Amino acid sequence: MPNQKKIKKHLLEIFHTGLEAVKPTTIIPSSINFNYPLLKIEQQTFDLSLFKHIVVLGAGKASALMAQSLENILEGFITKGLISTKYGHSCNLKKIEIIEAGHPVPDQNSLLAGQKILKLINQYRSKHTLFIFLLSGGASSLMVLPQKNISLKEKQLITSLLLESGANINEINAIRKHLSAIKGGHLAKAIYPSTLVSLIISDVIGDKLDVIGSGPTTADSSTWQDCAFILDKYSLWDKLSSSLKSYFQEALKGHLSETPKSTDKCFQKVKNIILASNLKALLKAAHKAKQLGYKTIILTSSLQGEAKEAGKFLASIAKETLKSNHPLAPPCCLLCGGETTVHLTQKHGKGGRNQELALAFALEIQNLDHLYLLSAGTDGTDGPTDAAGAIVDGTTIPYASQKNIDGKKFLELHDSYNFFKAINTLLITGPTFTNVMDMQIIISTKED
Ligand SMILES: Nc1ncnc2c1ncn2[C@@H]1O[C@H](COP(=O)(O)OP(=O)(O)O)[C@@H](O)[C@H]1O
Ligand SMILES: O=C(O)[C@@H](CO)OP(=O)(O)O
Ligand SMILES: [Mg+2]
Repeated sequence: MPNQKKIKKHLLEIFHTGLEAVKPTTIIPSSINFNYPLLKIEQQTFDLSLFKHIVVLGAGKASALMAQSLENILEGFITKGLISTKYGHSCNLKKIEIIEAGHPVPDQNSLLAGQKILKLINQYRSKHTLFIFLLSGGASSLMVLPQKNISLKEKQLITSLLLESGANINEINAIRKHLSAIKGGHLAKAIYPSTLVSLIISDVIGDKLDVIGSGPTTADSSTWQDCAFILDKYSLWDKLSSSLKSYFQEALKGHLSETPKSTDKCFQKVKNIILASNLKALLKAAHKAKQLGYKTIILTSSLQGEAKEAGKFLASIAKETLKSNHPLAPPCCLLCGGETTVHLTQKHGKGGRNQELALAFALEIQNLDHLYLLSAGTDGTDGPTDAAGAIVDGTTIPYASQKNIDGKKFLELHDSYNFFKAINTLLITGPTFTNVMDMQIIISTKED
C-alpha cells in the first residue's frame, strides 16, 4: 500500500526532526557563546579569568555527546573531566574521561563513576574552580554513591522493585535521593564553595530540577516522610532487606539527616540551566508536520499514567478526527510527549512503555483505515529492549492474527516487544545521545 509507506516515512521524518532539536550537538552550540574571558550560557555569564581550573563532570545518557560538544567550544580551557554514560553511549573525547555504566539498574561501574567524580571534586574544590556538570536522564543509575551502611546490592534491589512497581519517576527518585551521598543535592554540597553550573537535558514531566537524574546539583524537595508514603503505596516494606528497612525506620525516627534543602548556602553558588526538554522536541516536530501538509496540534508534553490506558485514550482521540473532525480534520497530525508507566505483573514478557502503548492503540483501531501512530523513547531505548518503540496502524492487529499472533494476549503478558518483533514493525534507532522522555505522533489521513 503506497500511502501506508508514505505516512510511515512522514512519521519517521517528524520524529527525527524533533530529536534533532534536542541533541547536544544542536543545543550546546546554540546556547553557549564563548569569547574569552566571557562564557555566556543562555542568560548566565561567567568570567573565566576568575578561575584557575575548569572541571567538567557529568552523568546521563546524553552526557558523552554533551561533553564532546562542550569540548569543541572549551577544549583548551578544560583542566580535567569525567562523565558517566550508559553502555554503548560513548563518543570520542579529548580531555574528558568516560565511564560506561549500568542502566536502569546501577552496577559496579556506576559506583566507580560516583567514587571518581567525588575524588575529582575533592581534588579541585576551591573558589578558583568552575565545575560544569552535564546532566541528563539516566544519571540516577549511571552515577551512584550509596550512603554509609547501604550496599550497591541493596540499591540494585530497591531500584528494580521501584521500576516494576508502577511508581512514577518523582516517587522512584525521592527514594533514590534519600539513599545517595551524591544525588539529591549532595553533589552541589560537595562542590561548595566552588562555582557550579549544571547544563541539563530534561527527561521528566514538568522539568523538575530535583527529579531529573535525581537532582545532584539541586535542593531536594522530597522528604523521608515521602519515602515512607511511597514504600506504603507500592507495598514495598516487606520486600526490602532487613538492614534497608531499619535504615528507613531510623530516618523516620529523626536519626538521619535530610537531603540538602534550598536554604543550604551551597546552592547560592549553583546555576542550573535546562537546555532541552520534551516540549522543545515537540515544537520542532510540529513544525515539520506542518511542512509535510498536516494540520498539527500538540496535545500535551506531559502524558502520564498506565501506558496501555494512554494508548486507548490516544486511539479515542485519533478516531474522533475521522468521526467529527475534532480536535482537527484529517489530514492532521496529533503530537504528544511525556512518560507513561507500566505496572508489571510478576510473570511478564519483554517490552517497554512505548511498545505497550502502541499495542494498546493498535487494538483500538484494528481494521480502521487512515490512522497511524509512532510511539518511541527519544533516547532510542524503550524498556529493556533494543527497540525505541513501534509504528502501528489499522492493519497491525489483523496482520498479526493471520500469523496466529494474538495482540491482546501479548499485551496482557507485557510482551509487546515479541509481538512487534514477530510482525517486523519494531522501530529501531540505536542510541540517539539525547533523552527527553517519549514522543507519540499520530497521523490521521483520509487518503486511500
Ligand atoms: N515487559 C515490559 N513491558 C512494558 N514495560 C516494561 C517491560 N519491562 C520493563 N518495562 C518498563 O520499562 C521501564 C524502563 O524503561 P526505559 O526505557 O529504560 O526507561 P527510561 O528511558 O525512562 O530510563 C520501566 O519503568 C518498566 O516499567
Ligand atoms: O536518571 C533518572 O533519574 C531518570 C530521570 O531523569 O532518567 P531515566 O528514566 O532515563 O533513568
Ligand atoms: Mg525515564
